[in-house]
Amino acid sequence: MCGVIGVVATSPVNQLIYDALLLLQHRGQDAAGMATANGKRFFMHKNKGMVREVFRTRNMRDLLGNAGIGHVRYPTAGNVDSLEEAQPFYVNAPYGIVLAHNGNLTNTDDVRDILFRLDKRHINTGSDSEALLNVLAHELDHAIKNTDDLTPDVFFDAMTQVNKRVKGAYACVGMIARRGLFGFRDLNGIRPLVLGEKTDESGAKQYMLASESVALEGVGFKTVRDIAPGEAIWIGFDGQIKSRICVPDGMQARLIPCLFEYVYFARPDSTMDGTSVYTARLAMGETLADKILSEMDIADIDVVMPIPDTSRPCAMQLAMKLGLPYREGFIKNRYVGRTFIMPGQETRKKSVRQKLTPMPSEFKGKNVLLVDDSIVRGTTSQEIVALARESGANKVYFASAAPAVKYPNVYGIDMPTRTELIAHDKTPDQVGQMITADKVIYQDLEALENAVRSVNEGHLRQFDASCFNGQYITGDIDLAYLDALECGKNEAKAAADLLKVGGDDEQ
Ligand SMILES: O=P(O)(O)OC[C@H]1O[C@H](OP(=O)(O)OP(=O)(O)O)[C@H](O)[C@@H]1O
Ligand SMILES: NC(=O)CC[C@H](N)C(=O)O
Ligand SMILES: [Mg+2]
Repeated sequence: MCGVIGVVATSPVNQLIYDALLLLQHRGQDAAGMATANGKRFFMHKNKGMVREVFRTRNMRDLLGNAGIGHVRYPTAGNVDSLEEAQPFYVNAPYGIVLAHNGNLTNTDDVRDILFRLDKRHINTGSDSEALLNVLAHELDHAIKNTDDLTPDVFFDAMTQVNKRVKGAYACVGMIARRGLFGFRDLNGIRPLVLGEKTDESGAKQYMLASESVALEGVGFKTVRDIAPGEAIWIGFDGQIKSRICVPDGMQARLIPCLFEYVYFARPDSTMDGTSVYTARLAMGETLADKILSEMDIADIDVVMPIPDTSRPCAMQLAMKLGLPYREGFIKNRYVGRTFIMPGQETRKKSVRQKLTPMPSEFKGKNVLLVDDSIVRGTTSQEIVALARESGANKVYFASAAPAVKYPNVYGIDMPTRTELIAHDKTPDQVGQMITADKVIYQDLEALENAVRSVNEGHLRQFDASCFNGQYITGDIDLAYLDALECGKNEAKAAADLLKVGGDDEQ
């Protein structure tokens, strides 16, 4: 997952974007970038690393202007370790456009092919986001052919064509030189995008777009609304704000957001598509407690423990519902980031132990129920169960707020090849054996969906739950696609292994 920010303000935006990106750091730890606009020019800086490492004072000084976009990257396409694929991306025509993308296109190969053969555009990176930007540039070029200038309506016409040509997940922000800032969300609204505003001292409105509401509110903006599926929004540098749902003929826009955002990705203090992530996680704890009650005798559990960070609200509510003591058995090292989104299995494995340290007094002789939000590769759960046992636990039960992850995610989460997903061909008991737990209990998909729906009755109906049920809502993913994807990933891994000089990490 990545995080995006876009802002049109009445004073310099570099520090504002930096602060907002820090609030989105949990969505991407591999690279960060910012592009600002000042009069006639864009200024851009991007690099590998976290926000604090990428932007030094000297870089910040060069990012001039009252409008800009920002990005934190968690790669899903192209080379994970490439600086060239850090975002934003830039094209110089028409006008000059910069773009930052959260999500993943599912027809990138076709898009590239058409871009080259018909549009005569070459993409020199493996990035789906750069391909998306070039489709937009081409369609914009086409749309302005018969007009004098770029108006919001011309931009929206181009966006309708973009929505026809690209498939998959995309929540984007961008700027067109000397004209304005824009944002758009794919026809299913798989990835989030929210609009905020703030009035300056003189009464002038300033606007901000962000992946999550926490990034707006954390820098003093007020959340206005979510961008709708298929909607494109235009915030002109002249202060004009306009939007349109850009649905091509024969297609439809409907809200089907990614369920995993609520399980793991988003920060708990964000509200996405009208639904508080924190409240959704509490509700997940309630329904998971019901599942535990139906599967085991809770008299056999002495204590409930979260696996910090993400599972905390869920575990807390679960313990309350079961009337069991809630204890912090693992202390999190605050200087280690999220392990799931780190590249390389060796790094992830090592980082789990660096990140979480057991408190032996909480484990000795006890039957513990460990609660995590999800088990994906099983990296965390395997290490955690071992740590619990090393610390003297008697029995170790493991509950997951998400159902078993059995299928790859193709919409912006690097959920890997099927064979790397610990549950892809296993029953919960077999997963239990793999992670050496006495029992593993997974939430049912229906219960998870109902838990998220219960937060804002009637608002969210359907979810992208493809990693749990294998149903890909864009309708273009079949077994052959997944096989080809895995083949590509394996080849990329083999190439990266070959390039390694004495390193021990997979990329
Ligand atoms: O089965 P796995 O492949 O290990 O993936 C699942 C784990 O990874 C995530 O934690 P992470 O450390 O990324 O972040 P957190 O601190 O937000 O929980 C998630 O919360 C699970 O704990
Ligand atoms: N996780 C994401 O949103 C990734 C964005 C884009 N597909 C990339 O690889 O850079
Ligand atoms: Mg975790």
